Amino acid sequence: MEKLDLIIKNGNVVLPAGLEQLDIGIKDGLIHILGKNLLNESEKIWDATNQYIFPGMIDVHVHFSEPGREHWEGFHTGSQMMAAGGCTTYFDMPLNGIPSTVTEEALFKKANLGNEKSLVDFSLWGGLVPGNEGDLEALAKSGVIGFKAFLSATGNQEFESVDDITLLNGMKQIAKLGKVLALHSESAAMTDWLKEQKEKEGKFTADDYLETRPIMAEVEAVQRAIYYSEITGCPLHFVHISSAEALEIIQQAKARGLNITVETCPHYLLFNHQDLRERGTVAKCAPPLREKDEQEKLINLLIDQKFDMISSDHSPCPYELKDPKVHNLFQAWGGISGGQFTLMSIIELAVKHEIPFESVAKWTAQNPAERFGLSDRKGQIKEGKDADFAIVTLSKSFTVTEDNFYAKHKESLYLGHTFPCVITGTINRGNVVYENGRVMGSTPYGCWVKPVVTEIVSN
Ligand SMILES: NC(=O)N[C@H]1NC(=O)NC1=O
Ligand SMILES: [Zn+2]
Ligand SMILES: [Zn+2]
Repeated sequence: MEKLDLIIKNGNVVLPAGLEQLDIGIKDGLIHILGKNLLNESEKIWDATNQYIFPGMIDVHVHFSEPGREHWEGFHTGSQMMAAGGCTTYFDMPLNGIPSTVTEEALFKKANLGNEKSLVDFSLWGGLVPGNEGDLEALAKSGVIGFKAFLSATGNQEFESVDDITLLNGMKQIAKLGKVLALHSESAAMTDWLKEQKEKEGKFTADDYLETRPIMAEVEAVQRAIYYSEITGCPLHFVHISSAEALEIIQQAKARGLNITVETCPHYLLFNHQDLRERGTVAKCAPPLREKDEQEKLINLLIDQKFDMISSDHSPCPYELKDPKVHNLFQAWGGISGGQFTLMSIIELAVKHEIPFESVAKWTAQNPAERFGLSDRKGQIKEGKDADFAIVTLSKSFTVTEDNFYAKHKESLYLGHTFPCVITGTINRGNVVYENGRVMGSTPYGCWVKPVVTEIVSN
């Protein structure tokens, strides 16, 4: 019998078909064997009795802002935070760093930094912006996980939103390149115009902010993108969908056979507009947190399996940019800092609403891996796959404090929130990167992970 590097013993393993009490034998970074009462010799044994072993989370949506704005987050702190949250692969967005990831050169620069500094694995998005249509093919061939574009203003000048013609041209090319286009979908015309009205009136309260980004702005942008997908054949992924109505038209498009997936984020499920009213800028994001009735609708849609995946949209900034003494709610940076809490948030909802844990694993690992071309290696606990795990106990709770939140900046909407579970360990390709409250921060175990090569369709 072969000697193993690690055996995780007696855990409740979250498999696609449900929970099974199994031992997991790990060798050379891979899941070598799954079975009951493994008797192999092993360097290390991890007793996971009464704990749950989830596939390592794949978070398809974070902003680490490096290079150029690593004072906002960065690969080092960002990846430690993800490890503490049970995430073993994150996809870094092409914006908030300088330069944006809109050329092959910028992609390689970012990949090198990630390889030097990241504690867990990562993939990189490329951007679609006005003027980089000539860069898309090189980005695709060099291994971006997909492309991202904004239909409304991004909040930083280094990444322009797309006009409709850029979008159509980009979508046609991205379809040929066999990639997916992720879209931040809010109408630029509506949000810009409504914001200007409020600025003219000098109205900057939480309610005013919400009024500048109505559900209609999301619905209009989603609907338009769906029409464009139909014309161009471009696969779409709708990021951070915040309304039932937008989700409804996405469902209809999927039912017509369009190649579309959709995510939401835990902040739209755990919080609502009242948090913006009470707590101000830490709760500012776009699309905004909705009213409580919409939050409830979204939770029900999650329970009904209408979302394909859950991502954090971790979009942090230095405190000054959210300081209410310096910036009003309209000027403050929009983004929620909470990349550590996605898996725990969904487990909280699962416990509360009796959602099976295999659904949690599907939303946080399997579907992201399948959608973006990583399922040969990641996304499921299965022999031969990467040994990526989040080990979770339900017999303790976790209250977020500045001390146990590993992001670079500690202000967060999640401070003070109590989850009914604790991540007791995170394992990335067989390496223990987080164990009982301690991040193994000194070794950058993480690698840039590229999707399997998709065939490029020529015409
Ligand atoms: N640029 C950026 O990170 N924007 C993100 N923040 C947010 O709240 N929504 C976003 O799209
Ligand atoms: Zn966005
Ligand atoms: Zn984002």
